[in-house]
Amino acid sequence: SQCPNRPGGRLQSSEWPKTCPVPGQLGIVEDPDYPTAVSWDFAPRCMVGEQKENATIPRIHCLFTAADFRNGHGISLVASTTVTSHLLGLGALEDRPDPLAAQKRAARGPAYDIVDVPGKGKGVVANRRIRRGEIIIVDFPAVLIGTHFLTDAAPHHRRRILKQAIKQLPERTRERVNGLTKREGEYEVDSILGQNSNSVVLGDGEIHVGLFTEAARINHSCRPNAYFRFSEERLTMEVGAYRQIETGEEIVMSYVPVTAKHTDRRNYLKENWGFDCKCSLCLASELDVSDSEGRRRRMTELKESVLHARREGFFQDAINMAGEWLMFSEWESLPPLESEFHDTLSELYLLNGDMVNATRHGRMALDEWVKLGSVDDDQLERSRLFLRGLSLPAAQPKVGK
Ligand SMILES: C[S@@+](CC[C@H](N)C(=O)[O-])C[C@H]1O[C@@H](n2cnc3c(N)ncnc32)[C@H](O)[C@@H]1O
Repeated sequence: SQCPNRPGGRLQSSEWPKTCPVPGQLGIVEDPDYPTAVSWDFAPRCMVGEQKENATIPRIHCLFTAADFRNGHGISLVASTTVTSHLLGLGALEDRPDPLAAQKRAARGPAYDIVDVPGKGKGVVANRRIRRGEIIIVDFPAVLIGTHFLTDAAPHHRRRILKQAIKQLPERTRERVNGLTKREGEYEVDSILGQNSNSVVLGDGEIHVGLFTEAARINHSCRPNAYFRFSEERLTMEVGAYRQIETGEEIVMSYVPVTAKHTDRRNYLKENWGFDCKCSLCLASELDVSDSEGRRRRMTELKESVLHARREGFFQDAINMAGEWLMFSEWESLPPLESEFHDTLSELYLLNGDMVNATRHGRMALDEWVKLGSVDDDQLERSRLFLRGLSLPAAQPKVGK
């Protein structure tokens, strides 16, 4: 038939779900003959979400599991059929070879160990010096859940589907998920997700909750030395170093925007995560905290001023303020990714008609992107195109004020 159930072979986006309409009945569907043109490892289980008054079609959420995702790591998606089709269309579930720099990095083995950290449970600690910009962890989601599903599903349905999502994972990944930190007195599945997930954006801007079992061991700090980037096309999370990290130092990320006020950060962590932050900044003196607050305030102001000056065409002012912003961010130990900073400066110089500096920063950006060896080559390609564009007559700068 046109929509055979679980045909053999690789995952294909084909015309699904257009040619294989998802079932229309309300409630959870557990139908082993549910037609799909995609080869999943279990029959998808679907639920029709609440139909909003102005919506023409109700949202349909399904649980899909692909056990061979990333060499047997496996993934369970609890997402709308639209988002799943979108991911298949991007080829996000297909395997592609890593860039050379990423392969070299993998060959060196992990630069960290997962160990007990006083007062915080487990944590990730560097077992060698990590250089600034280096990618420390490359991780894949064990489970990805659309937030619309979380709001549409009744609590008991939600837990049932999420438990099933974990159960259907390959054994090693399932054990890693079940071994994550959890809190007493909460439903296990809620606790695992609540304590360990990261938000990522998929499809048309919908936030999804992702469980990345390795990165989930990273504790919070208001003075992070690492950050994460997520590639939708590769369904991969990368944790990179903000600055040089010494052997024995804990690798920490911020669970809150770093520019939020100190008290707001602490309240957010208490209310949303349920812990009193014991990071180095929270344990520091009042004077240190207030110095740090001042620098972060200045960084926020300068960033806004750079954007404003750029919009208004005052490119030289934007360049000067970007330099000042860099100085403050270095003082605060929150430097930007070098590649991104050079990209920005290169563009500003181009707008200002300074081709020499535009090319200089463009080259530095490209060098950094190459060194980074990110699994997502899009930015590298954009930098290459940008540099190529600089040498073409069409790249005449717009004249600023
Ligand atoms: C994503 S997990 C991090 C890894 C976790 N420590 C473990 O043992 O697997 C988040 C939990 O770690 C603990 N945690 C993370 N950062 C902390 C901090 N700055 N201060 C105190 N506890 C922290 C809290 O219990 C929090 O709910």
